[in-house]
Amino acid sequence: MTATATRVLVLNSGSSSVKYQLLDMADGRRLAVGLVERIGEENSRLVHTPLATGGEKRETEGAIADHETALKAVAAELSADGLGLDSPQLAAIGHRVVHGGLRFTEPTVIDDAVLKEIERLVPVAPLHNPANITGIRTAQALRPDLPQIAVFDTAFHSTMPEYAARYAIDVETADAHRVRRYGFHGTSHAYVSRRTAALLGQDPAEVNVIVLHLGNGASASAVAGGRCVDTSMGLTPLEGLVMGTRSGDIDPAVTFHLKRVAGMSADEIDELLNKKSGLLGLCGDNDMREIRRRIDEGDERAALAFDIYIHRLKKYIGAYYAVLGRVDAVVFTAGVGENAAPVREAAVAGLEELGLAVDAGLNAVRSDEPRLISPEYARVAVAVVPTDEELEIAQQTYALVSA
Ligand SMILES: Nc1ncnc2c1ncn2[C@@H]1O[C@H](COP(=O)(O)OP(=O)(O)O)[C@@H](O)[C@H]1O
Ligand SMILES: CC(=O)OP(=O)(O)O
Ligand SMILES: [Mg+2]
Repeated sequence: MTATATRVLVLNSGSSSVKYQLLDMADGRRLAVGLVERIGEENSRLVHTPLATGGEKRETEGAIADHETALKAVAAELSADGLGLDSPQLAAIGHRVVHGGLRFTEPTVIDDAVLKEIERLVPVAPLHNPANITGIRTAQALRPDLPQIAVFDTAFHSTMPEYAARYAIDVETADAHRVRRYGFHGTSHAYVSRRTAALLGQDPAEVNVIVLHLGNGASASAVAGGRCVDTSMGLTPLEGLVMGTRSGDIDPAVTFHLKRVAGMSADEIDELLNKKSGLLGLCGDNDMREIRRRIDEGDERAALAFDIYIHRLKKYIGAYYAVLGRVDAVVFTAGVGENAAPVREAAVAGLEELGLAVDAGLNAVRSDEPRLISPEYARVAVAVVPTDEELEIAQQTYALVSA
């Protein structure tokens, strides 16, 4: 790293999207931000904003077949503004990696052995680790000289106590196959719980928070004094809340039932639960905006899907309230949590006895800033705190390479 190399590029490769940010860590400035979505479909879209040059947001529509093509398109957009990957000011590239298993609980410099381990974990993050690996390989090919750092979704949850991390199954079988609860979205849960403490004007070590990360994938976590003590995702990002296309919690016997009675294979059941379930399976749409629009038009299937989503969410709020004993804040984040006021209102409705309430006026405000939405009299704060996984990854990446 040269003395002038203070920039970090962050790649957050999801199952069908890539989010990215280029930051200058010397002054914290965001130089470029962007998103490629609907990768693999006909109507992919790249949105790129070159903040450094004050340039306008640029949108490109058209099929982007895979993650490698997407990343090359991102590199070309950055180059067009003189912010290309060939820049000597680039210190490192930080990658979100979803599953780090038991081995990775800290940001890690990626070498062949690390990449091999991330590959070994593909069966327990089938929608995510392959995309992360493509991101790493493509970035390595473009800048083989630069440090590439992996920041793991599972890392923040590694502090979960054993009684929260273990499934109640035979210990030998579980240990032989590393079957346990790992938890995901950890970078977001860490960032948002810390940011919530700041919003309350308190030390993170003093604050107990329930974080509801509601994106396409969704998870809840109970954070006590800055440490995760429980989270809703498990061995894989399938457990827990109802999600865009994932079922979340079900009786495990549903899987053998479908195998024995419906003759489905393990792969077919995997695909059913990960890609054809959740809101999509319940009503045909996985986007909360579309579901709300249908509900407003009187669509009963969309209304039932919404009710199932909220019922599960409310159960986790109650469960984590009990786990924490004392709760200072319940905080909503990610695409649904930050934008869908009806979800926030419904999730907290009826929980007044727990000290939880939402102020309708505050809840209706649209903003990119962290904010309280609970009335002043409420014992527990309810907040909306936009997540910034890319900033958190950039900070952890830069801390490692500049140490
Ligand atoms: N204005 C909005 N109102 C309601 N829901 C929204 C809005 N904007 C985005 N969403 C929801 O957020 C989801 C995407 O969230 P995001 O956190 O970006 O997910 P991911 O990182 O898993 O791709 C969309 O699928 C949609 O359901
Ligand atoms: C782990 C996970 O579910 O991630 P995402 O929400 O990006 O799909
Ligand atoms: Mg996400």
